[in-house]
Amino acid sequence: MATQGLNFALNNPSTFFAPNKPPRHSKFRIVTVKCSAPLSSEGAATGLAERPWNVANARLVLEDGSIWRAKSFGASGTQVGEVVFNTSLTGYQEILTDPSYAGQFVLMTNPHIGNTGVNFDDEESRQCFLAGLVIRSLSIGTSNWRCAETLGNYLAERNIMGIYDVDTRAITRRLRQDGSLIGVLSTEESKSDQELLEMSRSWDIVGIDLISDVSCKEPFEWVESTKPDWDFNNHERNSKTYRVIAYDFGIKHNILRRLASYGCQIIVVPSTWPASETLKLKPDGVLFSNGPGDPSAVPYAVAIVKELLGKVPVFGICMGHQLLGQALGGKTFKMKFGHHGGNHPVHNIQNGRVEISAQNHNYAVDPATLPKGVEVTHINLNDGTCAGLAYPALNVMSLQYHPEASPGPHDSDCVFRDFVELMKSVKYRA
Ligand SMILES: NC(=O)CC[C@H](N)C(=O)O
Repeated sequence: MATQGLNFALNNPSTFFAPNKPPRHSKFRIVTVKCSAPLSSEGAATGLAERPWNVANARLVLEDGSIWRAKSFGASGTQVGEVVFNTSLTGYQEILTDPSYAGQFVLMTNPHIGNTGVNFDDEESRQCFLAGLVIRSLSIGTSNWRCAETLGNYLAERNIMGIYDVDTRAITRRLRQDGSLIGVLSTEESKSDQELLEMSRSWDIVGIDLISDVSCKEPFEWVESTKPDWDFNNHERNSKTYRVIAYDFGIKHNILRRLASYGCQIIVVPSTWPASETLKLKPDGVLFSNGPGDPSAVPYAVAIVKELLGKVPVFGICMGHQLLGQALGGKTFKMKFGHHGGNHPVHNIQNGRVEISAQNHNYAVDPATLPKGVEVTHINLNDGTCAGLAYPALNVMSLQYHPEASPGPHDSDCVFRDFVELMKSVKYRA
């Protein structure tokens, strides 16, 4: 199909975006972000309208020189980040709390955001790590039985900037055409457009270790599984328990909940946890999680993965998949604008089925660089990029996308069962 051809050309390693830019600072840095006075929370839980709120002007200045005027909500200040667009229709709270978005502004292509507020159950991590939220229209009220707070208050309390009343369609088209762009979001009138432009051109997300800012600092045990009311996949679970060590490169809680639902006993460890310490814990399997930023910027994580290869069954998700790709000898590359959304078709080569998946990544493994024996098990049907790997000789499996996706889709959830089966086959191998 024509669109597939276009997407393939756009995200293919040989055509990836490599603009001619001046050298940048190589440090991830929040410039200044101040929390604006929290909006009134009265009425949030009852779904009453919140307007009129304090409206402040904001500017999003992109590194290509374009300036987008908007209204501010959440925190005020000045913040730099990479702008990515997400095509999911639902799940903005899970997106806001996905640590893989650290250093990025998420622009939602769904024009109407905030109508269900936020709740206590849908958090994917302990805080919001993203740089900010860009939306077309902020809902004037909230209406959901689980709503505990408005989106505006939630962002303000977490010191995260948001803007609305901006042409998100036009920005998305620009990103599709030119590739991901760095931008600076500011509510500070005292800063000139030129200053903000220079700020955007002197920062880059490539080559920075963003994982160490989001990973836990100490190991901990995880026991919570998916609540029975929400568990859509109630097929027979394994009666045996398998011990999984989960490397936290920015892990989403739903990965842990799904593993727990499949009967795993889980210990979460920091990104720098030595492989030798992991082996001392006698795991049946190791999970390498999702996480923010450039997989080439974290050689220490690749070294840990490498050390564990062949010693224990391993499963990588997103960043974990990319680190596995590198540890196996392959290379990763930056895509033009990546995949962010809940509607990506993936060809599961192992069973011939097409799975609709949630995705969030800007990098991919280049299959041409992988050694013999490594199998590409899944392919993104939009652009032909590698979406999953296996190396049976070393008990390795990985996915570039999110089988744990909440709110979904759930087509790939059974991969957790596959991981359990892999651990079982190794443990009870004659
Ligand atoms: N969700 C993730 O783990 C993202 C992986 C990596 N940061 C990327 O953008 O490709």
